[in-house]
Amino acid sequence: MAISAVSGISIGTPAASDSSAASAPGGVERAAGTQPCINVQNLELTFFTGNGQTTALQDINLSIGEGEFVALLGPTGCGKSSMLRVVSDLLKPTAGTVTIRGKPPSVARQANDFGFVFQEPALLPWRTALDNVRLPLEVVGFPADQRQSRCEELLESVNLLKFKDAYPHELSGGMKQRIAIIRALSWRPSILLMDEPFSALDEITKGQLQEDLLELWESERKTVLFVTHNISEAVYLADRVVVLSSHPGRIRRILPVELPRPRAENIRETMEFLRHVREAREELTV
Ligand SMILES: Nc1ncnc2c1ncn2[C@@H]1O[C@H](COP(=O)(O)OP(=O)(O)OP(=O)(O)O)[C@@H](O)[C@H]1O
Repeated sequence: MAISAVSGISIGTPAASDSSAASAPGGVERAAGTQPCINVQNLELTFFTGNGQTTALQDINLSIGEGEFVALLGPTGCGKSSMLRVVSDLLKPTAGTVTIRGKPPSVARQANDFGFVFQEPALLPWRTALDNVRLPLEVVGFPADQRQSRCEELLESVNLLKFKDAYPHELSGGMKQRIAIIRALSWRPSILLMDEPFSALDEITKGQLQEDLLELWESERKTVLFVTHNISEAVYLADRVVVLSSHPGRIRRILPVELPRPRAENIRETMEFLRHVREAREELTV
């Protein structure tokens, strides 16, 4: 299904907190010292179809701090994508509430607060790399005299400025996904929603893009909700990993990732990293 990340244009295809950072099974948590940005309370989502009904999400309670990087980790069909769609106002919950800075998600969507990145970069083939990044700026009415410099700054940040005039068919899969990421950041939305953005890439490219993403996040400090089924990716990127179980999707555990930032590739070889991976894996395989 094509969805609109910016009103009127399709640029992607998807598809009460305490202040503790301690891990707990299924609790409402957010990182200490941060303002709440996304708040999910008692969320339930049921799909009603001709063949019956499927409860995709149940008893979801989660508070995500401003500028926090949270990974949603779980097996296929556990409701990760559905959760992104509820948060971004593309689906209405069957029960419970979702608020963005205290207001309904529709308010944030209308204010273009959400940037989306999906598994497929979905670039427009007739537009150059730069013009693909520029597209949402045109749609949201970003100041015309700043569009070129904003696009060039973003292309430079992922080492693609020299490819600004290339068309998508002239770019590799990793390059296209980099363009999709900076396109989602171009108009400076405050929340970035990412649905398995690297799952179609080879291991080396995936690692490079994860590093790029962390660098961009360090400099732009968006609130990020990142869907993945890759444990190592979740631990490497996130401040907290929300482990979901399936049928229906429930929060099994919220794991704080106590690894220093900025993180670099070699952190994956540390005992601490491996310990986090093991803990997350144990939750997934219970
Ligand atoms: N539009 C829909 N109509 C009916 N059922 C749906 C719809 N969308 C999702 N579902 C069901 O809801 C459940 C959760 O789906 P969802 O796509 O959110 O899971 P996911 O964790 O993102 O899966 P994956 O990792 O495979 O992408 C699944 O059982 C799915 O079949």
